Amino acid sequence: MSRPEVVVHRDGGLLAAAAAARLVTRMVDAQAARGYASVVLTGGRTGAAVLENLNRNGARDAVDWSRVDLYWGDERFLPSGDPERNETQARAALLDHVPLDPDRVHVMAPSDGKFGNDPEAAAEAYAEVLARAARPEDHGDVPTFDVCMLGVGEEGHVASIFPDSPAVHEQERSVVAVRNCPKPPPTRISLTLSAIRRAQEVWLMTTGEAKAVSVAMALNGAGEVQIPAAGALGRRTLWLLDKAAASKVPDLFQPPLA
Ligand SMILES: O=C1O[C@H](COP(=O)(O)O)[C@@H](O)[C@H](O)[C@H]1O
Repeated sequence: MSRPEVVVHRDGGLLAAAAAARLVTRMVDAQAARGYASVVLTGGRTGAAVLENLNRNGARDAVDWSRVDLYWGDERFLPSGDPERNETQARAALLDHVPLDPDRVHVMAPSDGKFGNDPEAAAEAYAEVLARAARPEDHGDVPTFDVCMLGVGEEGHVASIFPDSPAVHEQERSVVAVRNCPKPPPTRISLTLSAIRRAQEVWLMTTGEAKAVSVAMALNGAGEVQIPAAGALGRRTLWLLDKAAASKVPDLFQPPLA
């Protein structure tokens, strides 16, 4: 794991466009190197904007979508097709528009799915999905994701790992059910920080002044219990920010004004 890198874009629109372009390149490179790409999607506004942007970008056809494995960092435990589900939003933004192999789209179960209204069973089943997808070279029960995209909440949550919650203290499991979430809906399923750390690259993507304090704290040595985003580290960790979200980060490299 290396020191997080920070990239600041002028605004959220440019951030989404640049992250979409970055994602195409990363997937194409992974497919060239080992035949497939493995990506963890995030919910939230920035995640949706990146996927929408990718859908509009002609470069999306450089990806062989039939050889992409998709996972989710977290899911809101709601009925299938609910507009608040991260899956529903990702499908509308991109997934319904590209020729994915449905068997490689690994959704977290909805609350009206085969586990019924039992988020613990759904979380356990998702951990099994990850374990089955892991290859010997992954040395564990979670695949090595090429990219794990994450949004960042105002209080520093990533996926559905909230400050000082059971999920942030979880040490064993790769996926957990989250109850009594401070942000609605209250019941969710989430990867844990240990699963997120299996990624080659973790991209923390966020915009707006409301995120600035948490971003600055995460980059300034806060602990993951207080600011879970601080514990979201890949072999490479990238913070993709707009100017407002980066506005309280000390010592950022600022290019000289032209
Ligand atoms: O509820 C959630 O929120 C976070 C952050 O969302 P944003 O709209 O503030 O970008 C997101 O990362 C997470 O996946 C989602 O379930």
